[in-house]
Parts: sequence; structure tokens; C-alpha cells
Amino acid sequence: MPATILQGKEVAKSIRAELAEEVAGLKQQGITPGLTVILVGEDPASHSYVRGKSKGCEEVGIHSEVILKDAATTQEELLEIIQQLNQNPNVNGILVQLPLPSHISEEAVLDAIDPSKDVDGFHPINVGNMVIGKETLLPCTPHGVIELIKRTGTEIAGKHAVVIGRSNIVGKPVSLLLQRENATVTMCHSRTKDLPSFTKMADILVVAAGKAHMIGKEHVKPGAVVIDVGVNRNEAGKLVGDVKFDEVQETASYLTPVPGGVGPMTITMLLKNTVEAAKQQAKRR
Ligand SMILES: Nc1nc2c(c(=O)[nH]1)N[C@@H](CN(C=O)c1ccc(C(=O)N[C@@H](CCC(=O)O)C(=O)O)cc1)CN2
Repeated sequence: MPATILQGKEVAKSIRAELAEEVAGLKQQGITPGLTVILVGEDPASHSYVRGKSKGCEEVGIHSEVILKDAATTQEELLEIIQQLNQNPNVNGILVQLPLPSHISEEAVLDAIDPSKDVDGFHPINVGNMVIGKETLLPCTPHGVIELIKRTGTEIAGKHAVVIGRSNIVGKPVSLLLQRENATVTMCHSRTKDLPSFTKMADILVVAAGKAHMIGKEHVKPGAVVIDVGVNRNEAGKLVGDVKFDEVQETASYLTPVPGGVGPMTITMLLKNTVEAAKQQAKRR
């Protein structure tokens, strides 16, 4: 039987509906979650993602602002803006859209965000908390992957999960979060020898390698849950994943499409983090 297609759009829609209700309740208590996004430069994809973030905020009732800066903005200017936002009690979440122009250090900028407002979950303190299993703001795409797997009804505990890719933004955190759900996790990467020998053992296969169509049916155990985090443009400019969708659909039990799978979950988990940050900050006031 062909795989059930995991429609991230649908899952994201139902989480947003839950969030809208939660935000309405918070507003009755005088709490309006607020997100500020900083966008530097003219990259069309980044502008499109930031529009998606503003639209998502509006949908669930989060107050959002976007600070647009041109590509010549200096690192010092950016750090100054972040300091001001750190001090502003109406701003619960701060997000700097990546990538930044090459003259700005992403590390310096992300480290300057108050960890309690780091709704991307990229600050080293939040990453450290995630590693030691403390409650913290989790990175959006990896958190979205876990939510998608859970919504299939798949029990993660005890399963063998194989993650391809070891980036700080996806591969490493997804591996940690799967381990936190009591999966046995194998991490594969560009230097892994005989990749199919690992992937064929996976009950859950998360592919975040950034290489179009690198995973075919020969890599997948029949009945596996396959999550494709790849975002690649083919020669025709069309968005394609790391998985050969038509082939793997024949053997997997669940499969995410690209587009429409993990992508829509990223912004939704950001909205969730912003609401969580607002609740935590209200408790401390
Ligand atoms: N500060 C951050 N910067 C970036 C992040 C991030 O999580 N935080 N992730 C990406 C961009 N991104 C959000 O910022 C993002 C990427 C993709 C999608 C999405 O919904 N993709 C759709 C396809 C959209 C299209 O057609 O182009 C999908 O996969 O279905 C949302 C958000 C890098 N920067």
C-alpha cells in the first residue's frame, strides 16, 4: 500500500487553531504575545518567509513587527537594535531572519538575543538546555519534525531513527529531540560510508542532507516513516526535497512532501514558541 502523505499544511492549520484559542485566553488576562522579526537585506526568499511569519502572527492573534534593514547595515547597528528589543517588555520574541549578509557574524547576533526571547531556539543557552533535556524554547524546524511524526500516531519510543545531516539548525537538534523521545538514534552525514546499510534499518528516517533526490527506495525499509526536510531548487526552479517522492511513496508508511510537509510547520512552531515565551515572561513579572 502506498504511503500516507503527511500534509504539514493541515497539521500546521490545526496547531494554529489551538494557538488562536490560547492567545484569546491570554488576551483576557491582559497578555498579548509580541514578536519582532529583524530582516537584513533584499533576499526574496527571506522576505517571503518573513511575510509568512507576519501572516501567521495575525492569524493567531500575536502582535508582530518587522524591522527592515538594508544590506549595508553594520553588525554594531544590529546589536544595538537587539539590546533595545531585549529591554522592551512588549516584545516577547525576537527573531533575526537568516541568512545574514556575510559581513555580519550570525553567531554574534544570535548570542546577543535574550535567551528567554529567543523564539528560534538558536541561543547557546537554549541549545544547552535542550541537550540536557530541560524545558526550553526548541528550534522550530526540528520541533515541527517531531510534531509531524507524533501526529501519525507513531510511537517514537524504542524505534530506530536514522537522521541524515548534522547541521546545527536541523540534523543535530532533530537527533537530540528524537533521543529525548526515547528513540535509538543513528546520525549519518556526507562522510557516512554505505549509507543504505544504515537507512534500511530505520523505522523513522529524517532526511536533512540538502541534496536533491538523494534518497530512493533502495534506502528505505518497507513501512518506515520518512520525513523529508530537504529544500532544493531543481534546474526548472521548482522546489524539490532530498527524497525521490514517487519511489519512496511505494515503500514508506508515511512520507512528507516538499513543498507542503515540514516547511509549513517551521512558522507554526515559531508562533507556538512566541506564545510560550510570553507566558513564561508573564510568570516572571
Ligand atoms: N531565523 C531563522 N531563519 C531561517 C529559518 C528559521 O527557522 N529561523 N528557516 C529557514 C527559512 N524559513 C523560516 O524562516 C522557512 C523556510 C521554509 C518555509 C516553508 O513553509 N516552505 C514551504 C515552501 C515555500 C516556498 O515555496 O518557497 C514548504 O516547504 O512547503 C517556511 C519558513 C531559513 N532561515
